[in-house]
Amino acid sequence: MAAQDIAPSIDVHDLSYKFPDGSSGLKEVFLHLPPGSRTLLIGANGAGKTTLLRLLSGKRMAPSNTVSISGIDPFKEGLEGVTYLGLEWVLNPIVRTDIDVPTLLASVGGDYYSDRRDELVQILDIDLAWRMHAVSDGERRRVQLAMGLLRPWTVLLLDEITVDLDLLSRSNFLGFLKRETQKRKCTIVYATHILDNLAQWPTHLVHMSLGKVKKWGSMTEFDLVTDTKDRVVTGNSQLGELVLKWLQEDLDERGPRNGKAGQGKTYESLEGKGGYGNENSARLEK
Ligand SMILES: Nc1ncnc2c1ncn2[C@@H]1O[C@H](COP(=O)(O)OP(=O)(O)OP(=O)(O)O)[C@@H](O)[C@H]1O
Repeated sequence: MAAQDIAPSIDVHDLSYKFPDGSSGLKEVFLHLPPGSRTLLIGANGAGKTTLLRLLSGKRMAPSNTVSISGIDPFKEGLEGVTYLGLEWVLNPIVRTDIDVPTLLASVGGDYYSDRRDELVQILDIDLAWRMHAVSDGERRRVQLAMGLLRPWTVLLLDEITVDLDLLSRSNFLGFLKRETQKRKCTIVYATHILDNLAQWPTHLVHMSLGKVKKWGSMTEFDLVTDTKDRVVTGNSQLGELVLKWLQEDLDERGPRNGKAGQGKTYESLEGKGGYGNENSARLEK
């Protein structure tokens, strides 16, 4: 079967990663996300979600033979169709200049993919008369999402960038993504802290903590049962309760960040090392 006949699968095999400063980013991660899946990446702040998404996208180099998307290493081969939308993309200054929406959309292929452009403009409720220096944060984000999703990607790696969207816009946006996986050959991994009204969206969950994948599997494996039409029979509260339980367990396992038992610094340990309670703070008080 030709590669384009099936959606990409995402495989991670024994992936450990250290940052350039030597600190540990990921430890022994294994994952298999099947073709056409919609995965929610769940974990506390600092759990390693962005680090994993950047490695999957090829933006950071993973060790050989640890990451493959449909059998291809995204860093080595610069895979066509892998779209990573994260914070640095959001911060691109062009979307704050005095520029109009049609010009921006045309700059990313809007005229070529005119059907997708028109659908995204409608779903994200974008006013083509907006000028980007004079829109709200949420309006700007909607235009950015239209830009990022315009080309028909096959793998979408989404690092929570929907925080500025109102509830209805976010719901329409997630509905659009779900339909994409149902009508095209594509696969999504979405890191988010916002679980409102999301129980019907994912096919898989990945739970990360301290750079490790603690659990992963299909919604059914987490007892969040789906019916034959791919809908989760259990409600939003079950997903929210499961994630709250995970985060509390993670916090209990890690211990207090700045306490004696924790791994972090205490105010006492910072004293006399250019930290707190020394001449620097006295200077600030003047
Ligand atoms: N360039 C870097 N060098 C060293 N450590 C880093 C670097 N980038 C991130 N880290 C550390 O790696 C850990 C994981 O960060 P990461 O951004 O992947 O977390 P996250 O799960 O995406 O968190 P959040 O939910 O806050 O976005 C954090 O403890 C962070 O401090």
